[in-house]
Amino acid sequence: MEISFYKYQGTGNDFVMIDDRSAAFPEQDLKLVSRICDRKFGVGADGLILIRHKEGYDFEMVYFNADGSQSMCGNGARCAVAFSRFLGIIDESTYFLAIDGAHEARISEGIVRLKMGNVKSLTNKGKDYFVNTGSPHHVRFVENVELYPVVEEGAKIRYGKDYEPGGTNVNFVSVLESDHIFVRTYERGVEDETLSCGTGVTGCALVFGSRNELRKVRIKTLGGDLMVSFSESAGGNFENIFLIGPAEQVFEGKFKIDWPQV
Ligand SMILES: N[C@H](CCC[C@H](N)C(=O)O)C(=O)O
Repeated sequence: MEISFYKYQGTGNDFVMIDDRSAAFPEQDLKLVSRICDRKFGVGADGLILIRHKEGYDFEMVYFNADGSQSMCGNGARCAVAFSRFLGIIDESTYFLAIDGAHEARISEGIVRLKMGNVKSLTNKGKDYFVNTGSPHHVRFVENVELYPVVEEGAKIRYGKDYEPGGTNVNFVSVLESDHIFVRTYERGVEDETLSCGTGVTGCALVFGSRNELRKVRIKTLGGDLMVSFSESAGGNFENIFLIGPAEQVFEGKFKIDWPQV
């Protein structure tokens, strides 16, 4: 049996995208999900996204990390909007469902403006921070993040006692300019550094913006540039959070589903 897929990337975070409005994909088969995301034995991706029908929404995105676990994915959501536009499901604006709830988004000339869920608060973790932007994120400010041992230090925090049993994503941030940060992320469920992490840069932008009375933050990642804008209420709640950046279709293909199990 063959299944058609498209490959998308959002600032280097890459995804296998499947038009699964027929609900034919065996989503319980997490071995299959991991195999498809495997960069040697499969297509290769940070995650896999199914586009499904959902009453009351333009579509539902079902996101899987490369290890088959599920969470909210900001870059993946931006790619899901671009893919849905490509499929003709939407035009320039959309209202869709993800694991953390409903999202609005607009797409124009390949740039997606995604409304993230509201964020209740930031939590201090010693000199670091924790924030949940639809996925859990630990945030540490460091000097010269381009030289930082992201995978080694990220794995320690991700698997640390503090975050048992579910773990967390881990972001390391350096300040480039008064409104511009450089973020590198160790991603839970990929179990490696990714070239960017949408929910991660959103969390970092909220922490940095709140500390510096900003409402718009530019973010450099290894995979490209993103922007986050937001409003902060007196009680420290964050609303009107937008993650803005490109999403690109890079190729299409078919994979055979009757692979021998390794
Ligand atoms: N690895 C994350 C989900 C994907 C996050 C990232 N790819 C993004 O763009 O938000 C987690 O399991 O919490």
